[in-house]
Amino acid sequence: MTKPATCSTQSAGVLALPVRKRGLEVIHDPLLNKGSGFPDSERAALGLRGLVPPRTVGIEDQVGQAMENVRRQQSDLDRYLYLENLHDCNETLYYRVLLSHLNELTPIIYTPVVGQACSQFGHIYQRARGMYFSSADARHFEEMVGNWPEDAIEAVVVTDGSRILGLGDLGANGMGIPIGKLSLYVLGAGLHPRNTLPVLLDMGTNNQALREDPFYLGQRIPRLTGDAYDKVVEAFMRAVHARWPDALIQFEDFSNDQAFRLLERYRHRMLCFNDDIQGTGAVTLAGILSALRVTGQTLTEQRVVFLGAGAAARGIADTIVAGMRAESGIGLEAARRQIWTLDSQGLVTLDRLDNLSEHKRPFAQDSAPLADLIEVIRTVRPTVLIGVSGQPGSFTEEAVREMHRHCARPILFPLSNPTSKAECTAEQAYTWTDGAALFASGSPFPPITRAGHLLVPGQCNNMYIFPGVGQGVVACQASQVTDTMFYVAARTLAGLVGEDSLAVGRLYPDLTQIREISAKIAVAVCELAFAEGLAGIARPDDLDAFIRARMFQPSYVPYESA
Ligand SMILES: NC(=O)C1=CN([C@@H]2O[C@H](COP(=O)(O)OP(=O)(O)OC[C@H]3O[C@@H](n4cnc5c(N)ncnc54)[C@H](OP(=O)(O)O)[C@@H]3O)[C@@H](O)[C@H]2O)C=CC1
Ligand SMILES: CC(=O)C(=O)O
Ligand SMILES: [Mg+2]
Repeated sequence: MTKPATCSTQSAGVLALPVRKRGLEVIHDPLLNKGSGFPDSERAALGLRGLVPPRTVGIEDQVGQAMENVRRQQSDLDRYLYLENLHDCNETLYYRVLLSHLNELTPIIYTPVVGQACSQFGHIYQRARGMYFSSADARHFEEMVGNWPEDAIEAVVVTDGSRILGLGDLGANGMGIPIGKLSLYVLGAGLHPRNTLPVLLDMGTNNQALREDPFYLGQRIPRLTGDAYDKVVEAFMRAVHARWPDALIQFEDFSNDQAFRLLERYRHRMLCFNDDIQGTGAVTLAGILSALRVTGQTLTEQRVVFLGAGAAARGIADTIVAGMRAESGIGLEAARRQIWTLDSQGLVTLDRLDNLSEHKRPFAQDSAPLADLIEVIRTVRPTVLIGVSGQPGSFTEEAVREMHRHCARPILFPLSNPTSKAECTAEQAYTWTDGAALFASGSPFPPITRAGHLLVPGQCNNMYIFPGVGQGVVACQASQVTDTMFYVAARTLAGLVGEDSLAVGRLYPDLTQIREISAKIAVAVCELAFAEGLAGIARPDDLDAFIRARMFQPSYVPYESA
């Protein structure tokens, strides 16, 4: 088993990494490979002479060459494939390329293009990455975790593929999501790529077309349910926890019939959280707080309507309620009455209580049944409209104009991913409100100029939150991830939105700030963990320096023969 790499000797102020591998073994290890970038000394020491082209190329030139290739591709899916191939060949260069072109490339490795990649996962599959825990193997999980070569896993992102973005049940094709999320952990918060593990839990799929697809790579069985499902999850959680007891486990894109239950079952037993519930709650509160700086209103004054009443809606609603209570001392029930949720059956009301899932109940309103969004907007007169329904185009012109009739600066957040599932586009929101909308979306939209005025849509996506929270909890070896940590992360993110950003309507910092944002969130999360006695280490004197020192930098470290 490979020990975590540590640097030993010092040369010209930079620590050298002892490497035992030789020749092609080095080149074929994506964590060691430098492509054309091995200096002469390493070619000699590691038996690389003749195995790579003669000239040594510096990493910035390698980035330039990679970008030429990225931009030359004919489609975004081809760009995704090129980048994933680079990921599999040379991780340092992959992260260097991404970090230096965040705005251009994040939409490729993450939403929206990762959605296309998942839809076609079996068709575009080239090389194994991460681990697959199939229900058929459940009795082997304990030994299977031993197949993974790294001892120092810090973050596991796991999906069962049951609700991939707004694309529904994609079964084992969902693996693209943990891979993308962990790339963001490395990019955003500097986790070392070696310490990350993407996981697909294969419970079958109810997607008939996939089960019939000749290239589908998962089990061709209907999804497990009930006890059978729970037993497999339990076996997985135990196996991971036994092998990597300090690792953070992030639940991602589980359908809501599983998501809430699993979070409650494991959140006090292991270091884990659900990104779609908790991460999304935090990032959305941060965006609303930014919007309120523009309108000059308080959070407690807001009337919030959600289209969608699932995992994301509940996470956001709870976080808004926490924000209202902290701001004004308003009671729990009174705060909840400021929030209206619609599901596929219309407004969630007390009349429907007998047939409502547990997660919808606290937000059931004492109201006459209202079947559609327009009716709800007319009745409630919301100041904030959030789309987490996966229903494209459901923020219609009529709905948005109706909202704007009684709200000068409507806060409009169509958050469903990927772009093809957004409830409306940025251009529609700005056009239908004459540029007055305070807009953010789950997937990115390009800037727009209206009447000579630049409007930059912000991206309300949990990618601004989970890397920092994750880095924070693993850095201080927290015993659990709490809702308060996400609340603090939201406040920290909101505090990093500059006036210059708000001046162009951008409610989130530019993505190029992601490392700074994640470092600040990680520090804030650690501070909380220390204050609440949840940290497993003594508090470092300089917490900020401690976090920054942990952050992986995508530069080639010198190697020496071990
Ligand atoms: N921007 C971000 O950071 C994030 C975005 N998301 C996005 O949010 C979306 C939802 O995710 P999640 O909450 O986990 O999914 P869920 O499946 O848990 O929830 C979806 C909700 O939408 C409702 N819905 C479906 N059709 C309609 C309709 N025609 N009218 C009104 N409501 C409808 C469903 O109703 P019913 O309950 O009746 O089935 C359900 O309540 C996805 O597209 C996802 O990509 C999610 C997390 C983070
Ligand atoms: C962003 C995200 O987590 C989702 O769309 O599910
Ligand atoms: Mg998600």
